Amino acid sequence: MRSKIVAGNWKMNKNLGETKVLLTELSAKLPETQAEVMVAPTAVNLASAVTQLGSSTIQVIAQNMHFAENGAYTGEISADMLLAVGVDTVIIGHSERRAYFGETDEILAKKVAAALAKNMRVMFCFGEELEDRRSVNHFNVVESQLKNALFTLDAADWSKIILAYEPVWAIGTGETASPEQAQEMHAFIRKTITEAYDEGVANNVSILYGGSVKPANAVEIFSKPDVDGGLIGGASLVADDFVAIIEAIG
Ligand SMILES: O=C[C@H](O)COP(=O)(O)O
Repeated sequence: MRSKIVAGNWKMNKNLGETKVLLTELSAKLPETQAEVMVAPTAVNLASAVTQLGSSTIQVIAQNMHFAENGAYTGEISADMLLAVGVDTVIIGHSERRAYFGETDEILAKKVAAALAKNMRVMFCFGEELEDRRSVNHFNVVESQLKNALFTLDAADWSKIILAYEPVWAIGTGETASPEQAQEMHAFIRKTITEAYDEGVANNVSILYGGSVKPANAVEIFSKPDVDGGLIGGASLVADDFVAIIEAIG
């Protein structure tokens, strides 16, 4: 049975003090929910967030990691370093990493393999750009992103994978995919995984939607049968908004 998940990706926002304030607010207001709740502060604040949250049900996850075990990779962070501060889930493949840091499908496949080798959970992000949606079959783009980074995994590895479909044109733009567009793509993703593996793998993987999810649209998006939650950017930086989105999933 797949989990419902609401995750906040704080991106390069919130310094140490601001992180503490937001976590305090979130902890105080956290509603009862069936969903796993996750937050991804910036890397320098991960250790402090884990310590602050203690035994809270809010999970702290990382925004990125390198594929190498260790070595001369200035500025990078390894899986072991994340695990050492109590972080065992990592976002890989966010469109901002692809666009601004040159992360290709090949690099992402290596990152996914490195995280799984350490028994970490991976929240794998993918999604088409606006030109893809306008000019070519955007379903093919999404299929090839999945295939190139994930379809060499063993079926058993999929218990550690969370998918986050994020149409790039909807990220931070205020423009969101309609609930019907999200459902159509999520159903396509599940069908593609069924064809590559089987129904068991496809039905057990959580597929989150990301891209301008707000309190005002969350209920409708989350009501779709193949949408298992959301990866939230801007709205996760405001405690009341993030809490309202968690409430929307029930
Ligand atoms: O990781 C989160 C996504 O990029 C969505 O960001 P957004 O909610 O600000 O559009």
